[in-house]
Amino acid sequence: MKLLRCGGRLNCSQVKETIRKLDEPTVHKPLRLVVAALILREGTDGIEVLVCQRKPDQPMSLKWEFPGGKIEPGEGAEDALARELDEELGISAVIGRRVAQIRHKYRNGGAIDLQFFMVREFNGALENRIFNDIRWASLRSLPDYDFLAADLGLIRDLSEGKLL
Ligand SMILES: Nc1nc2c([nH]c(=O)n2[C@@H]2O[C@H](COP(=O)(O)OP(=O)(O)OP(=O)(O)O)[C@@H](O)[C@H]2O)c(=O)[nH]1
Repeated sequence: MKLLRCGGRLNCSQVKETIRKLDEPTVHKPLRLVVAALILREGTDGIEVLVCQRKPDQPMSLKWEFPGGKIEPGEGAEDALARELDEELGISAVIGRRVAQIRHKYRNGGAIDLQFFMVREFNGALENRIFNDIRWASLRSLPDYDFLAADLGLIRDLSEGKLL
């Protein structure tokens, strides 16, 4: 019995290639637009920034990150960040200038576009509403925290005094 005839416009090697490609699952995850804040204050050891630890039951559990989250459809970056800071920390923040933008692809295939803004002023008392822990960290001490992979370049620049 003939299973495959190599006629028409495709030759046998092209047919094999076509079949192999169809077998592979191709998952296209949309690019996630994320905003995060560098909330700054003057500490005893120079400038300090607020760092937040993810909960044990979250993906990438116990990693450190900066407060923030995804931009919702139709929302501006600054508005999204002000909303997230209110939800996560109970503060009304004055969103300052954008200091960095990073594109990162996580190993699970998800890609994020991450924008970081400075926050030097806010109203309200800081309250940890969703994190495992929050801390004021001096810029020099940032490499001691186990940060999310997408943040590592920024952490290096901040700790070396290159960004602020
Ligand atoms: N807020 C924040 N998110 C970050 C940082 N670095 C980084 O890779 N991210 C990623 O950006 C996404 C932020 O989304 P989110 O805060 O709304 O939601 P989430 O952690 O519950 O994740 P999920 O909704 O994708 O499961 C997460 O996937 C998070 O891992 C960071 O410094 N701050």
